[in-house]
Amino acid sequence: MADKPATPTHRPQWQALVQHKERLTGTSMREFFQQDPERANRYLIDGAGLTLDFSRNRLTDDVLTALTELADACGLSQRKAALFAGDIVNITENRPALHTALRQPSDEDVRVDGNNIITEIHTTLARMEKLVAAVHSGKQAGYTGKTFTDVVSIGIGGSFLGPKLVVEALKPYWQGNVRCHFVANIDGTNIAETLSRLDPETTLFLIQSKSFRTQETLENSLVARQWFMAHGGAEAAVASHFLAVTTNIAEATRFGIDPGNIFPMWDWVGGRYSLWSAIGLPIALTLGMDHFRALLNGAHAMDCHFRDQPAERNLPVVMAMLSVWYNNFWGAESHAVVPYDEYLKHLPEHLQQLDMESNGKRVSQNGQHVDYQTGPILWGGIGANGQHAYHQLIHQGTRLIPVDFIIPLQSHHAVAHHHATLFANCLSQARAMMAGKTRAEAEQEMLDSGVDESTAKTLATHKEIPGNKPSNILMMNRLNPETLGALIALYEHRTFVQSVIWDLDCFDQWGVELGKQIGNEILPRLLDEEKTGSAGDSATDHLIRRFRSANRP
Ligand SMILES: O=P(O)(O)OC[C@H]1O[C@H](O)[C@H](O)[C@@H](O)[C@@H]1O
Repeated sequence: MADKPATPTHRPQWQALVQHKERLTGTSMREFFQQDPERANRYLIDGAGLTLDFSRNRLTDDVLTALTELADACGLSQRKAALFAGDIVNITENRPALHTALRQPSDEDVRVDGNNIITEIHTTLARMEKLVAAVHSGKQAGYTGKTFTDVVSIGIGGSFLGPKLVVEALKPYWQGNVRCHFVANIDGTNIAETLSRLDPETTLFLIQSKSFRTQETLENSLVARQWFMAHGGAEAAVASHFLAVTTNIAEATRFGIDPGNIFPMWDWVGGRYSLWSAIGLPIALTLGMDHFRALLNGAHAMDCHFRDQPAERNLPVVMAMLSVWYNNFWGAESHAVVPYDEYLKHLPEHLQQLDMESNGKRVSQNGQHVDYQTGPILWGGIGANGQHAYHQLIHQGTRLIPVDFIIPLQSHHAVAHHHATLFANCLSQARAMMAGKTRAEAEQEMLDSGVDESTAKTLATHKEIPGNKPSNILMMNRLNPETLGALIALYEHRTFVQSVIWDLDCFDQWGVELGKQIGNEILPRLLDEEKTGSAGDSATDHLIRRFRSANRP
């Protein structure tokens, strides 16, 4: 029997893609469109309320087939089934990763250690619903009887980015009079600025921490409690103004949270996949529970699409495979996400954590160092703003940067012509990246506008745009709770599929821990002049001395 290939690069399917890349080098997407009038229709997938146009890629049917064959050979079907079934997919922490269960209907059955977790999930949703109704109606009020008007969500990383994205993205769906503020950073400016605008009598605090051990969150929570008490809130009132979402009930109780005010989290949900759990309380409190449930439904629709559709018609699979194609076969080092929607301005930040924390790994599942690139750098920002900044590098720089454009077909505003103009800008960028401008075209344009021949020749090299730059366009009719849920779930599954090809555990994050550990060793040296001994190296020691002398009274 032949040995199992040790790494993905040794698989024949990988080698076939190396050949495909060689064959496609020198061809252009312009030619693909000229040769195949049906290309735009064929490279279009609908699913869960989203549409992906992936026609502007260095892609042929043969390459698409070869990519799906690679996914198949890497065991995508089996890994997908294991994910949904609650098998141990986070191998270094010996846990399942069941964010998909958080959005399943109440009649489903998903077992962890023999217990059907769907029951717990829906009991928690019902508790959230009760809280939201009580806060909105004023039944649950502040210590002086005034209705809550503000929620301060204190959390960082996965306990912050997802909820913040959704709250801001769904502003047209806000219900009730509760406004949510997010405090994440240990930079005191974050909490000081937030609290300075608030009234303790009408402010509810949510401490969001899966572990209840995260330094930034705990220190900010202490400041919030001190501020609350210094501004009139009695110790006894802390119970009605502070809620927590955590797996660590003992620590939350020790902090002073009333056990009745603690909402559960589970260790089978990764932080960056947790907005669908009670970590989503800022969303539910700002948008109302119906909209929160609609968000879950949208994500569930994407889960079903991902679970059931064949690879070449599967949105997350196709997007993941295109990413692998550019990352591993064309040398792309980064990937840009550019939403043409002001409401989605926080999407790139959320996806950065999702993708880079998940696939920023260098050993395979069995602990071998990999001999191929893994997760690319994910970055981005809203269009059209980026067009006047970094798009230049995408158009004419030396690097290959695949782009995901995201745009709703309809807007929520009625500002005349703006949405059409925005859409035109998005399409123009995708077309300019794909088609570019040849040197001859650049020259002719200048000659037509009266520039003399010699100047036109000289400038043509500068004005030539290479084109053949890949992009996807993801669309939805309107950005609403369902389509946003589907969009976020799409990127979660895209991240997972990439990890399957790269043979990574995408659910742990050991690298993050080292910085935390060293930070805890440095802090006492900054605070205590008496603390002698090196922090480890002369450069760190030198800056510790500088900080101390700058902060001496
Ligand atoms: O929710 P917490 O336990 O406070 O963790 C907050 C964050 O901490 C770390 O930075 C992890 O890398 C993140 O994945 C996590 O979301």
